[in-house]
Amino acid sequence: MKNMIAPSILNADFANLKREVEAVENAGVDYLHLDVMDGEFAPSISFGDQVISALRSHSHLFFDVHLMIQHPERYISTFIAAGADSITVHVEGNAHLHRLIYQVKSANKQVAVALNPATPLEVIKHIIRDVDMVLLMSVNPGFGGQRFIPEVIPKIQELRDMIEKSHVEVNIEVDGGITPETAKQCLDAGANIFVVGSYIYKHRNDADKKHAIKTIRRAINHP
Ligand SMILES: O=C(CO)[C@@H](O)[C@H](O)COP(=O)(O)O
Ligand SMILES: [Fe+2]
Repeated sequence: MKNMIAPSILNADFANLKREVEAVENAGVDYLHLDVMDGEFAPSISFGDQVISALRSHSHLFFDVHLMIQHPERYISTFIAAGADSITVHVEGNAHLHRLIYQVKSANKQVAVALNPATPLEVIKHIIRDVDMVLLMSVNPGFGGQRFIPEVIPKIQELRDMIEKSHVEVNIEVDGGITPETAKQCLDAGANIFVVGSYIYKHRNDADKKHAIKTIRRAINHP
């Protein structure tokens, strides 16, 4: 499966979001990772559908929307209308995960499930054939710039095994604390989509952002 970088705008300059997205799009990435947090499921509030909708008209990137909210079922259609190409819902606290997955699929959008660092893979065993991607959190939800939790590495390997045994094609996205070093470790374990926030957006200068993307790309394309 294709290896991809998905810049997360969580640590971007929110006063210049249009330009911040252009900077990574011009650097040749395919995905844009949009972290929606409600201050309940995750301990901070980020942005919602209006921001995504405003960016949609300025970007051709694949919008990978990561919902860290309570009651995601109430907002699926809102985020699809705002321009999401893929919706990721957390398994934690979702009693009707299967229904939620099919809510997204029935709108012909890609669907993913996310697991926090402490959540075991067991919970997705019976829906692995229904999703396009599994997002493994390598930090606890809430903030950019946190430190990578290395216990996710064996979890990625375990997930890759589960996917292979199920004979399906499912992307593994890893999210949190990604640098060239941790990206390479995750790649070797079986991940193929890499969310990268602060490693790119800690730079204010576009050339430096482009260089950061190039460095990650080199780490994931050269074994
Ligand atoms: O979902 C989240 C945080 O909850 C992530 O998408 C982070 O925003 C990634 O940022 P870095 O850890 O790469 O700075
Ligand atoms: Fe995220």
